[in-house]
Amino acid sequence: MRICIFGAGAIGGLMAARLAAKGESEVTVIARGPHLAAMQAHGLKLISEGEETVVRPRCVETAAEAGPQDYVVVTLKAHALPKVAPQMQPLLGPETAIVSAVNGIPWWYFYKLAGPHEDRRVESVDPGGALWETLHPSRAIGCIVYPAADVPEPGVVNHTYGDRFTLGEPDGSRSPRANALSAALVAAGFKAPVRPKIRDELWVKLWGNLAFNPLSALTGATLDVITGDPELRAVCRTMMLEAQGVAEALGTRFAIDVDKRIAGGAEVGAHKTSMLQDLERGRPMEIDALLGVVVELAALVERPAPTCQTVLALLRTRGRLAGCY
Ligand SMILES: NC(=O)C1=CN([C@@H]2O[C@H](COP(=O)(O)OP(=O)(O)OC[C@H]3O[C@@H](n4cnc5c(N)ncnc54)[C@H](OP(=O)(O)O)[C@@H]3O)[C@@H](O)[C@H]2O)C=CC1
Ligand SMILES: CC(C)(CO)C(=O)C(=O)O
Repeated sequence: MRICIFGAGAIGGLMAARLAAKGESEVTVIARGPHLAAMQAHGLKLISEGEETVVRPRCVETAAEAGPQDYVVVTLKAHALPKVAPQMQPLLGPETAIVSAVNGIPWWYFYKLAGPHEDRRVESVDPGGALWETLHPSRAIGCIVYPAADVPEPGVVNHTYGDRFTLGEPDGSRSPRANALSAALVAAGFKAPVRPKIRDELWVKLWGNLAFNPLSALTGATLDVITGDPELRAVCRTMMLEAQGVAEALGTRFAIDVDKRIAGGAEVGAHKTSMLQDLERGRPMEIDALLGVVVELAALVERPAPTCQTVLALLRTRGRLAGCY
Protein backbone atom coordinates (compact mmCIF):
# COMPACT_ATOMS: atom_id res chain seq x y z
CA MET A 1 0.00 0.00 0.00
CA ARG A 2 1.44 3.39 -1.00
CA ILE A 3 0.74 6.10 1.57
CA CYS A 4 1.87 9.68 1.13
CA ILE A 5 1.79 12.06 4.09
CA PHE A 6 1.43 15.58 2.72
CA GLY A 7 2.74 18.20 5.16
CA ALA A 8 4.64 15.89 7.49
CA GLY A 9 5.11 18.24 10.45
CA ALA A 10 4.00 17.23 13.95
CA ILE A 11 0.98 15.01 13.22
CA GLY A 12 2.08 13.86 9.78
CA GLY A 13 5.56 13.15 11.13
CA LEU A 14 4.12 11.03 13.93
CA MET A 15 1.97 9.05 11.50
CA ALA A 16 4.79 8.63 8.99
CA ALA A 17 7.31 7.56 11.61
CA ARG A 18 5.06 4.85 13.05
CA LEU A 19 3.94 3.65 9.62
CA ALA A 20 7.55 3.48 8.44
CA ALA A 21 8.78 1.76 11.62
CA LYS A 22 6.06 -0.81 12.22
CA GLY A 23 3.70 -0.80 9.30
CA GLU A 24 3.81 -2.67 6.06
CA SER A 25 3.21 0.30 3.80
CA GLU A 26 5.42 2.16 1.37
CA VAL A 27 5.57 5.58 3.03
CA THR A 28 6.49 8.84 1.33
CA VAL A 29 6.48 12.15 3.16
CA ILE A 30 6.20 15.55 1.55
CA ALA A 31 7.68 18.37 3.56
CA ARG A 32 9.73 21.49 2.99
CA GLY A 33 12.52 23.73 4.27
CA PRO A 34 14.92 22.78 7.08
CA HIS A 35 12.59 20.02 8.34
CA LEU A 36 12.73 18.25 4.96
CA ALA A 37 16.49 18.76 4.72
CA ALA A 38 17.00 17.29 8.21
CA MET A 39 14.82 14.25 7.46
CA GLN A 40 16.64 13.65 4.18
CA ALA A 41 20.03 13.92 5.84
CA HIS A 42 19.47 12.13 9.16
CA GLY A 43 16.07 10.41 8.94
CA LEU A 44 12.93 11.27 10.90
CA LYS A 45 13.36 11.01 14.66
CA LEU A 46 10.27 10.24 16.73
CA ILE A 47 10.37 10.77 20.49
CA SER A 48 7.45 9.02 22.14
CA GLU A 49 6.98 7.73 25.68
CA GLY A 50 10.65 8.33 26.43
CA GLU A 51 11.76 6.27 23.44
CA GLU A 52 13.60 7.58 20.40
CA THR A 53 13.17 5.93 17.01
CA VAL A 54 14.80 7.03 13.78
CA VAL A 55 13.16 5.96 10.53
CA ARG A 56 13.92 6.66 6.93
CA PRO A 57 10.74 7.03 4.90
CA ARG A 58 11.12 8.50 1.44
CA CYS A 59 11.22 12.28 1.97
CA VAL A 60 10.52 14.55 -0.98
CA GLU A 61 9.52 18.13 -1.69
CA THR A 62 7.07 17.72 -4.56
CA ALA A 63 4.13 15.55 -5.51
CA ALA A 64 5.78 14.80 -8.84
CA GLU A 65 8.71 13.14 -7.04
CA ALA A 66 6.28 11.06 -4.95
CA GLY A 67 4.09 9.89 -7.85
CA PRO A 68 0.64 8.21 -7.67
CA GLN A 69 -0.48 6.89 -4.29
CA ASP A 70 -3.21 4.69 -2.80
CA TYR A 71 -3.73 7.17 0.06
CA VAL A 72 -2.75 10.79 0.49
CA VAL A 73 -3.00 11.79 4.14
CA VAL A 74 -3.21 15.56 4.38
CA THR A 75 -1.67 16.80 7.63
CA LEU A 76 -1.24 20.43 6.63
CA LYS A 77 -2.74 23.24 8.65
CA ALA A 78 -6.23 23.91 7.33
CA HIS A 79 -5.41 27.29 5.76
CA ALA A 80 -2.52 25.79 3.75
CA LEU A 81 -4.67 23.30 1.85
CA PRO A 82 -6.33 25.58 -0.78
CA LYS A 83 -2.92 26.84 -1.90
CA VAL A 84 -1.31 23.39 -1.93
CA ALA A 85 -4.17 21.38 -3.50
CA PRO A 86 -3.35 22.18 -7.15
CA GLN A 87 0.17 20.79 -6.58
CA MET A 88 -1.25 17.48 -5.39
CA GLN A 89 -2.45 16.21 -8.76
CA PRO A 90 0.57 13.97 -9.51
CA LEU A 91 -0.32 11.97 -6.38
CA LEU A 92 -3.79 11.14 -7.61
CA GLY A 93 -4.55 8.02 -9.60
CA PRO A 94 -8.15 7.04 -10.42
CA GLU A 95 -8.61 5.27 -7.04
CA THR A 96 -6.48 7.44 -4.75
CA ALA A 97 -8.18 8.31 -1.46
CA ILE A 98 -7.49 11.62 0.29
CA VAL A 99 -7.56 11.48 4.06
CA SER A 100 -8.18 14.84 5.71
CA ALA A 101 -6.32 14.69 9.03
CA VAL A 102 -6.86 18.39 9.67
CA ASN A 103 -8.74 20.12 12.47
CA GLY A 104 -12.01 21.93 11.77
CA ILE A 105 -14.74 21.50 9.19
CA PRO A 106 -13.35 19.92 5.98
CA TRP A 107 -14.10 20.95 2.42
CA TRP A 108 -16.11 17.74 1.81
CA TYR A 109 -18.45 18.32 4.78
CA PHE A 110 -21.70 18.45 2.80
CA TYR A 111 -20.79 15.69 0.36
CA LYS A 112 -23.49 13.01 0.51
CA LEU A 113 -25.01 14.67 3.58
CA ALA A 114 -28.68 14.06 2.89
CA GLY A 115 -30.78 17.18 3.37
CA PRO A 116 -31.22 20.69 2.01
CA HIS A 117 -27.48 21.48 1.96
CA GLU A 118 -26.19 18.35 0.25
CA ASP A 119 -23.10 19.07 -1.89
CA ARG A 120 -22.80 22.63 -0.63
CA ARG A 121 -19.30 24.17 -0.66
CA VAL A 122 -18.00 25.63 2.61
CA GLU A 123 -16.57 29.05 1.78
CA SER A 124 -14.51 29.49 4.98
CA VAL A 125 -12.35 26.45 4.20
CA ASP A 126 -12.88 26.15 0.45
CA PRO A 127 -12.85 29.64 -1.03
CA GLY A 128 -14.78 29.66 -4.31
CA GLY A 129 -15.29 25.88 -4.10
CA ALA A 130 -11.89 25.26 -5.74
CA LEU A 131 -10.94 22.45 -3.37
CA TRP A 132 -14.13 20.59 -4.16
CA GLU A 133 -13.08 20.56 -7.82
CA THR A 134 -9.38 19.81 -7.28
CA LEU A 135 -9.73 17.23 -4.51
CA HIS A 136 -13.14 15.80 -5.35
CA PRO A 137 -14.99 14.71 -2.18
CA SER A 138 -15.58 11.26 -3.66
CA ARG A 139 -11.90 10.70 -2.78
CA ALA A 140 -12.26 11.93 0.81
CA ILE A 141 -12.01 9.89 3.99
CA GLY A 142 -12.52 11.86 7.21
CA CYS A 143 -9.98 11.55 10.01
CA ILE A 144 -10.20 12.98 13.51
CA VAL A 145 -6.78 13.63 15.01
CA TYR A 146 -6.60 12.89 18.74
CA PRO A 147 -2.83 12.66 19.33
CA ALA A 148 -0.75 15.70 20.26
CA ALA A 149 2.75 16.29 18.94
CA ASP A 150 5.15 19.04 17.99
CA VAL A 151 8.35 19.59 16.05
CA PRO A 152 10.93 20.84 18.57
CA GLU A 153 13.66 20.99 15.92
CA PRO A 154 13.87 20.11 12.21
CA GLY A 155 13.70 16.38 11.61
CA VAL A 156 12.36 15.61 15.10
CA VAL A 157 8.77 14.89 16.18
CA ASN A 158 7.89 14.88 19.85
CA HIS A 159 4.73 12.87 20.51
CA THR A 160 3.14 13.89 23.81
CA TYR A 161 -0.34 12.39 23.91
CA GLY A 162 -2.78 9.95 22.32
CA ASP A 163 -2.76 7.31 19.59
CA ARG A 164 -6.19 7.47 18.00
CA PHE A 165 -7.03 8.56 14.44
CA THR A 166 -10.76 7.95 13.98
CA LEU A 167 -11.71 7.39 10.34
CA GLY A 168 -15.01 7.65 8.49
CA GLU A 169 -16.44 7.85 5.00
CA PRO A 170 -18.61 10.91 4.27
CA ASP A 171 -21.49 8.55 3.38
CA GLY A 172 -20.97 6.48 6.56
CA SER A 173 -20.11 3.26 4.74
CA ARG A 174 -17.54 0.77 6.00
CA SER A 175 -15.72 0.85 2.70
CA PRO A 176 -12.84 -1.46 1.73
CA ARG A 177 -10.55 1.56 1.38
CA ALA A 178 -11.35 2.87 4.89
CA ASN A 179 -10.95 -0.63 6.36
CA ALA A 180 -7.61 -1.14 4.63
CA LEU A 181 -6.28 2.20 5.88
CA SER A 182 -7.51 1.40 9.37
CA ALA A 183 -5.66 -1.94 9.25
CA ALA A 184 -2.45 -0.20 8.13
CA LEU A 185 -2.68 2.32 10.98
CA VAL A 186 -3.42 -0.42 13.50
CA ALA A 187 -0.40 -2.38 12.25
CA ALA A 188 1.63 0.79 12.88
CA GLY A 189 0.46 0.90 16.51
CA PHE A 190 -2.43 3.38 16.35
CA LYS A 191 -6.08 3.00 17.18
CA ALA A 192 -8.01 3.68 13.98
CA PRO A 193 -11.70 2.82 14.25
CA VAL A 194 -13.91 3.36 11.20
CA ARG A 195 -17.04 5.17 12.35
CA PRO A 196 -20.38 5.51 10.56
CA LYS A 197 -21.04 9.10 11.72
CA ILE A 198 -17.74 10.83 11.25
CA ARG A 199 -19.32 14.31 11.29
CA ASP A 200 -20.63 13.74 14.84
CA GLU A 201 -17.10 12.96 16.00
CA LEU A 202 -15.68 15.83 14.02
CA TRP A 203 -17.96 18.25 15.88
CA VAL A 204 -17.03 16.89 19.29
CA LYS A 205 -13.35 17.56 18.52
CA LEU A 206 -14.15 20.94 16.98
CA TRP A 207 -16.35 21.82 19.97
CA GLY A 208 -13.22 22.23 22.08
CA ASN A 209 -11.06 23.82 19.39
CA LEU A 210 -13.62 26.47 18.41
CA ALA A 211 -13.72 27.85 21.95
CA PHE A 212 -10.46 26.93 23.71
CA ASN A 213 -8.14 27.88 20.86
CA PRO A 214 -9.49 31.39 20.15
CA LEU A 215 -9.77 32.24 23.84
CA SER A 216 -6.22 31.09 24.47
CA ALA A 217 -4.95 33.16 21.54
CA LEU A 218 -6.83 36.25 22.76
CA THR A 219 -5.80 35.95 26.39
CA GLY A 220 -2.52 34.04 26.35
CA ALA A 221 -4.04 31.61 28.86
CA THR A 222 -3.38 27.87 28.94
CA LEU A 223 -6.19 25.29 28.91
CA ASP A 224 -6.32 24.88 32.69
CA VAL A 225 -7.01 28.61 33.06
CA ILE A 226 -9.54 28.78 30.22
CA THR A 227 -11.54 25.89 31.63
CA GLY A 228 -11.02 26.82 35.30
CA ASP A 229 -11.56 30.58 35.44
CA PRO A 230 -15.32 31.09 35.94
CA GLU A 231 -15.61 34.04 33.53
CA LEU A 232 -13.58 32.44 30.74
CA ARG A 233 -15.32 29.11 31.23
CA ALA A 234 -18.68 30.89 30.84
CA VAL A 235 -17.56 32.42 27.51
CA CYS A 236 -16.36 29.00 26.40
CA ARG A 237 -19.62 27.36 27.36
CA THR A 238 -21.71 29.99 25.57
CA MET A 239 -19.68 29.58 22.36
CA MET A 240 -19.96 25.82 22.56
CA LEU A 241 -23.72 25.90 23.11
CA GLU A 242 -24.13 28.24 20.14
CA ALA A 243 -22.08 25.83 18.03
CA GLN A 244 -24.11 22.89 19.28
CA GLY A 245 -27.26 24.60 18.01
CA VAL A 246 -25.66 25.01 14.59
CA ALA A 247 -24.38 21.44 14.43
CA GLU A 248 -27.69 19.97 15.55
CA ALA A 249 -29.51 22.00 12.91
CA LEU A 250 -27.23 20.24 10.42
CA GLY A 251 -28.17 16.82 11.79
CA THR A 252 -25.32 16.23 14.26
CA ARG A 253 -26.01 14.41 17.51
CA PHE A 254 -23.65 15.01 20.42
CA ALA A 255 -22.91 11.90 22.48
CA ILE A 256 -21.68 13.96 25.46
CA ASP A 257 -22.77 17.26 26.99
CA VAL A 258 -20.93 20.54 26.98
CA ASP A 259 -19.63 20.28 30.55
CA LYS A 260 -18.13 16.88 29.89
CA ARG A 261 -16.35 18.29 26.83
CA ILE A 262 -14.99 21.21 28.87
CA ALA A 263 -13.85 18.74 31.54
CA GLY A 264 -12.00 16.85 28.79
CA GLY A 265 -10.15 20.06 27.88
CA ALA A 266 -9.35 20.73 31.54
CA GLU A 267 -7.67 17.32 31.82
CA VAL A 268 -5.06 18.42 29.27
CA GLY A 269 -3.83 20.87 31.92
CA ALA A 270 -1.41 23.80 31.53
CA HIS A 271 -1.21 23.33 27.76
CA LYS A 272 -0.90 26.13 25.20
CA THR A 273 -3.39 25.46 22.42
CA SER A 274 -2.02 25.12 18.91
CA MET A 275 -3.53 28.51 18.01
CA LEU A 276 -1.72 30.24 20.83
CA GLN A 277 1.49 28.49 19.84
CA ASP A 278 1.04 29.62 16.23
CA LEU A 279 0.43 33.22 17.36
CA GLU A 280 3.51 33.22 19.58
CA ARG A 281 5.62 31.82 16.73
CA GLY A 282 4.24 34.32 14.20
CA ARG A 283 2.68 31.52 12.11
CA PRO A 284 -0.74 31.61 10.41
CA MET A 285 -3.59 30.62 12.74
CA GLU A 286 -6.43 28.22 11.83
CA ILE A 287 -9.07 30.88 12.44
CA ASP A 288 -11.47 30.16 9.60
CA ALA A 289 -11.46 26.36 9.83
CA LEU A 290 -12.14 26.43 13.58
CA LEU A 291 -14.37 29.45 14.17
CA GLY A 292 -15.05 31.38 10.95
CA VAL A 293 -16.73 28.27 9.63
CA VAL A 294 -19.05 28.03 12.65
CA VAL A 295 -20.23 31.59 12.06
CA GLU A 296 -20.70 30.81 8.35
CA LEU A 297 -22.75 27.70 9.13
CA ALA A 298 -24.78 29.55 11.80
CA ALA A 299 -25.89 31.99 9.11
CA LEU A 300 -26.70 29.08 6.80
CA VAL A 301 -29.01 27.38 9.29
CA GLU A 302 -30.25 30.69 10.73
CA ARG A 303 -29.13 29.99 14.30
CA PRO A 304 -27.81 32.73 16.58
CA ALA A 305 -24.11 32.69 17.33
CA PRO A 306 -23.41 36.18 18.73
CA THR A 307 -20.60 35.18 21.08
CA CYS A 308 -18.84 33.17 18.38
CA GLN A 309 -19.22 36.19 16.08
CA THR A 310 -17.76 38.59 18.64
CA VAL A 311 -14.83 36.34 19.47
CA LEU A 312 -14.21 35.80 15.74
CA ALA A 313 -14.03 39.57 15.14
CA LEU A 314 -11.56 40.02 18.02
CA LEU A 315 -9.50 37.04 16.92
CA ARG A 316 -9.27 38.13 13.29
CA THR A 317 -8.00 41.53 14.38
CA ARG A 318 -5.54 39.94 16.81
CA GLY A 319 -4.34 37.65 14.03
CA ARG A 320 -4.04 40.46 11.45
CA LEU A 321 -2.11 42.75 13.81
CA ALA A 322 0.30 39.92 14.59
CA GLY A 323 0.71 39.02 10.89
CA CYS A 324 -0.82 35.59 11.57
CA TYR A 325 -4.03 35.93 9.56
N1 LIG B 1 0.04 19.15 16.58
C1 LIG B 1 -0.96 18.66 17.32
O1 LIG B 1 -0.77 18.24 18.48
C2 LIG B 1 -2.34 18.55 16.75
C3 LIG B 1 -2.64 19.03 15.49
N2 LIG B 1 -3.90 18.86 14.98
C4 LIG B 1 -4.23 19.35 13.66
O2 LIG B 1 -3.49 18.62 12.69
C5 LIG B 1 -3.22 19.45 11.55
C6 LIG B 1 -1.71 19.47 11.32
O3 LIG B 1 -1.13 20.12 12.44
P1 LIG B 1 0.41 20.03 12.82
O4 LIG B 1 0.95 18.71 12.46
O5 LIG B 1 0.51 20.48 14.22
O6 LIG B 1 1.03 21.14 11.86
P2 LIG B 1 2.55 21.36 11.44
O7 LIG B 1 2.69 22.80 11.10
O8 LIG B 1 3.46 20.77 12.46
O9 LIG B 1 2.68 20.48 10.13
C7 LIG B 1 2.31 20.91 8.86
C8 LIG B 1 3.52 20.75 7.98
O10 LIG B 1 3.15 21.01 6.64
C9 LIG B 1 4.25 21.72 6.06
N3 LIG B 1 3.83 22.40 4.86
C10 LIG B 1 3.05 23.50 4.72
N4 LIG B 1 2.92 23.81 3.42
C11 LIG B 1 3.63 22.90 2.72
C12 LIG B 1 3.89 22.72 1.36
N5 LIG B 1 3.42 23.55 0.44
N6 LIG B 1 4.68 21.69 0.99
C13 LIG B 1 5.21 20.86 1.91
N7 LIG B 1 4.99 20.98 3.23
C14 LIG B 1 4.22 21.99 3.62
C15 LIG B 1 4.66 22.67 7.16
O11 LIG B 1 5.90 23.25 6.88
P3 LIG B 1 6.29 24.67 7.54
O12 LIG B 1 6.58 24.37 8.98
O13 LIG B 1 7.47 25.09 6.75
O14 LIG B 1 5.10 25.57 7.37
C16 LIG B 1 4.66 21.72 8.34
O15 LIG B 1 5.86 21.00 8.43
C17 LIG B 1 -3.79 20.82 11.90
O16 LIG B 1 -5.09 20.96 11.37
C18 LIG B 1 -3.85 20.81 13.43
O17 LIG B 1 -4.84 21.67 13.96
C19 LIG B 1 -4.88 18.20 15.67
C20 LIG B 1 -4.63 17.70 16.93
C21 LIG B 1 -3.36 17.91 17.60
C1 LIG C 1 -6.17 22.42 22.88
C2 LIG C 1 -6.53 21.17 22.19
C3 LIG C 1 -5.86 20.00 22.85
C4 LIG C 1 -8.05 21.03 22.35
O1 LIG C 1 -8.72 22.17 21.97
C5 LIG C 1 -6.15 21.18 20.73
O2 LIG C 1 -6.63 20.35 20.00
C6 LIG C 1 -5.28 22.22 20.15
O3 LIG C 1 -4.37 22.72 20.81
O4 LIG C 1 -5.50 22.57 18.98
